[in-house]
Amino acid sequence: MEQQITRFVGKYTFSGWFFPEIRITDIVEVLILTFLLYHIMVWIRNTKAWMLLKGIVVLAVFILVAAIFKMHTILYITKNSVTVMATIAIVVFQPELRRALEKLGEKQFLPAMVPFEGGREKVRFSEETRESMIDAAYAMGKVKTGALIVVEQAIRLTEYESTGIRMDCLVSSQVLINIFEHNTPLHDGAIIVRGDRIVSATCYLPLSDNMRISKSLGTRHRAALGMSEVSDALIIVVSEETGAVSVAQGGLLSRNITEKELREKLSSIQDRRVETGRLAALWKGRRKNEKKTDS
Ligand SMILES: Nc1ncnc2c1ncn2[C@@H]1O[C@H](COP(=O)(O)OP(=O)(O)OP(=O)(O)O)[C@@H](O)[C@H]1O
Repeated sequence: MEQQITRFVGKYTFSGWFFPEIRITDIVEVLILTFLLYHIMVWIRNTKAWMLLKGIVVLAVFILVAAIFKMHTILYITKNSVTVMATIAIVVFQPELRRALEKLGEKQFLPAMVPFEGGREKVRFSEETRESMIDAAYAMGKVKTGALIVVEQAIRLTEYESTGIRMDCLVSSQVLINIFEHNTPLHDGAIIVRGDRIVSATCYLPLSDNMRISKSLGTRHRAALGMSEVSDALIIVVSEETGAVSVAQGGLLSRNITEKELREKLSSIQDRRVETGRLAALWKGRRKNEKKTDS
């Protein structure tokens, strides 16, 4: 009896357990994996990959049943079609994968470590430009004129610029209001603002396929959100239907914001030096203040 108790204690108490040595790199590794896993799950949730995941689960259950009942032909086919399935998934999800990689590149890891931008102007756009965009957005909102203004940041939007009509014009509220005036040649699509200048109008932006976006929102808002998903740009949307001013940034849409909130958002991207600290800000979770997409 005594021996049995000793054996039991030896088997089920700490003396029998093996604790590997935990190094600091192990903790860092766990943190990195948690971060990556979380972002992959968010990405899956917000894209068509969610459907793919559901499909994979159904398929896995089917294969499991086949394995339990030893259905050799089904198992043989499954085994031999894994590579083909993976290739098909990559082809089907090419746009999503591309966007995910673009987002990764957008994180500005290098500039955070190397001050490449030393010789460039410290301010992205002037206060006049910022105030002109604010004045124009609310003036257009008042008379329910739809507008889509893309404010470029670190990522060059050349690809989207070329879908529109090239311009080279200083930003002013009068020009902005004039561009989006109904039934004028430049009113359709988006304008791109680089620094203090409008570089292109009537641009076509990529539409977001975020499933959680409110159904009451149309393509103008979807385009703003889509653009914010593939770049670091800040996009101002004025609704033609309600006159509400919204902002899309980093895949999030803040709807019906006030003039003060818009000023804060534009001010936060005005200083180029903030870019280098953005990575740190990301970790600090500053972005949690931004409203969720379908609020
Ligand atoms: N992919 C796109 N890129 C740029 N602009 C777009 C895009 N899709 C739609 N638009 C703009 O949005 C306009 C249509 O807006 P729609 O009414 O569908 O959107 P909405 O989000 O409901 O906005 P609103 O509240 O202003 O009606 C188009 O006339 C065009 O100017």
